[in-house]
Amino acid sequence: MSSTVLKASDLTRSFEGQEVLSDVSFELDEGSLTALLGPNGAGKTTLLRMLSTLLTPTQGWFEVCGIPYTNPSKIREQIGVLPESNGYYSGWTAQEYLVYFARLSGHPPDAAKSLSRDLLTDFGLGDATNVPLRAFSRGMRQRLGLAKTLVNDPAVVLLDEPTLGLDPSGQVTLEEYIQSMAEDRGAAVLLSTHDLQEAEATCDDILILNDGQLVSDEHAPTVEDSDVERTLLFRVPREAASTARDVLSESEFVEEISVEETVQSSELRVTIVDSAESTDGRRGSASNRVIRRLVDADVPLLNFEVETTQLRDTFFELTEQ
Ligand SMILES: Nc1ncnc2c1ncn2[C@@H]1O[C@H](COP(=O)(O)OP(=O)(O)OP(=O)(O)O)[C@@H](O)[C@H]1O
Repeated sequence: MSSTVLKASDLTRSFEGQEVLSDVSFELDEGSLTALLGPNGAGKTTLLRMLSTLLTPTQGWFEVCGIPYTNPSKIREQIGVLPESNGYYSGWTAQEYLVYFARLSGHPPDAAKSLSRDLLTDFGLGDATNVPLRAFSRGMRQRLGLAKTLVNDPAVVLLDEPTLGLDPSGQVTLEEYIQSMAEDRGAAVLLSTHDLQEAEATCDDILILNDGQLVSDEHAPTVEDSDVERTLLFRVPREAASTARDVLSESEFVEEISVEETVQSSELRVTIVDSAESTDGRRGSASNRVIRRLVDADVPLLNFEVETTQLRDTFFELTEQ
């Protein structure tokens, strides 16, 4: 049985007398991946900054691995954080960057070097070890940012909109790395995102904040043990449409495909059936597997959208949008 590594109770935060987060209570288990959703200004970043010990609660409390929030330096030893805007020294190499943070977290020089080499390999950056960060794409930077969160082997990882601004292929790749942080390393990952498809496709649990209050800490509203039908829309260059159709028709999740030609591109409307049984109990992951097939077949994805999700309906209902 997995143990609870983060407990938050009645967390409340005010700025200049104005409450922006009210009585937020939840728990995160080891090895879990939880989405933190909410409209702009709902309080997601404020919550993450509190859990990162950058802000103190006005009321309420939280603990990480039994360490109370009143001991921030000990909590920092147990958490990894990727903020929304992560700073990078553009002249540094990826290796120098990770060694710096590994040394900061207490590793001696040789251990820091070997840890950073391992992490760069794990996050698909093994070939970029000595490349200066100014030459990194956004996707590479975000993977490096994920690697950085792990230098202290944290129990809890806090990620603020890590996939923002990535192309569809970069997004799916990053989501896979995020999933492996929970599944393979056992970290409890809290992922703030505006992308409902991402939350549904990658996360075990969903927290929805609205106006500073938690409106849902239930499991994702996709039905865990029955089939869920979704429609995915892919826009690809016209010359790639037939490859895309062939690749998709081989997927066990795909029920129906239709293709519409426009002047410059083709739009594929793909109905998939996502069954918890066929995806090892990970709800929603069928859509990511379908996208992964296209990415692996080198089909350029100009755009990708999910036309229908149950989470979308629930989100709009709960946040009264
Ligand atoms: N330092 C601060 N001083 C005053 N108000 C603040 C401060 N930080 C956040 N707020 C306010 O708190 C509320 C919640 O902001 P927060 O950034 O946590 O929301 P969010 O859910 O992360 O939004 P977004 O999705 O737009 O990033 C907003 O009304 C914001 O203006």
